Amino acid sequence: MIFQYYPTVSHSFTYELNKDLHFAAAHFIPSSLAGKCQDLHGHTYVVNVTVCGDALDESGFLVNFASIKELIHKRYDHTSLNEHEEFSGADSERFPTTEVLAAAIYAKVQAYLDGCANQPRCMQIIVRETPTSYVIYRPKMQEIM
Ligand SMILES: Nc1nc2c(c(=O)[nH]1)N=C([C@H](O)[C@H](O)COP(=O)(O)OP(=O)(O)OP(=O)(O)O)CN2
Ligand SMILES: [Zn+2]
Repeated sequence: MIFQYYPTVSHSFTYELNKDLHFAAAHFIPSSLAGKCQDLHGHTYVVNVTVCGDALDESGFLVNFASIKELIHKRYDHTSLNEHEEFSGADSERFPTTEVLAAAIYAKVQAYLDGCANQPRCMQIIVRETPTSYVIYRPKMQEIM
């Protein structure tokens, strides 16, 4: 069971929902500056997704917790991150680092929320790669409005 306290995000929405999930994946960082991380290895990634909004859907949900989990878990669990199109190519902004993974998860979650009539917004993604290392991704304020 995952039970952690996380940095909070400030906002003025009525509702805030948080979903924790985890998945196992392999990766390597294709840069000579990445040291031991250049070699293929694996992590159990732990992710926290924060979604906010002012309106609920016809189920009384801001968004179904299960839908958030499915989006991310289905795509990445027991996969090699480097083989996903969002992490391919020579551009360092596409290397499967914790930072880039957090941004990619944000993009997937917000694209899903954009299809919801009650218009929830993803406000924060936290990706923990190891017990001692995690990254927070927050969209710019103009993306949220
Ligand atoms: N800013 C980033 N730095 C590093 C990333 C990253 O994604 N963003 N990734 C790695 C490696 O992939 C590695 O798997 C994790 O590194 P690290 O936290 O250093 O792992 P350790 O278990 O060795 O750390 P301890 O301090 O011994 O707990 C490296 N850097
Ligand atoms: Zn790693």
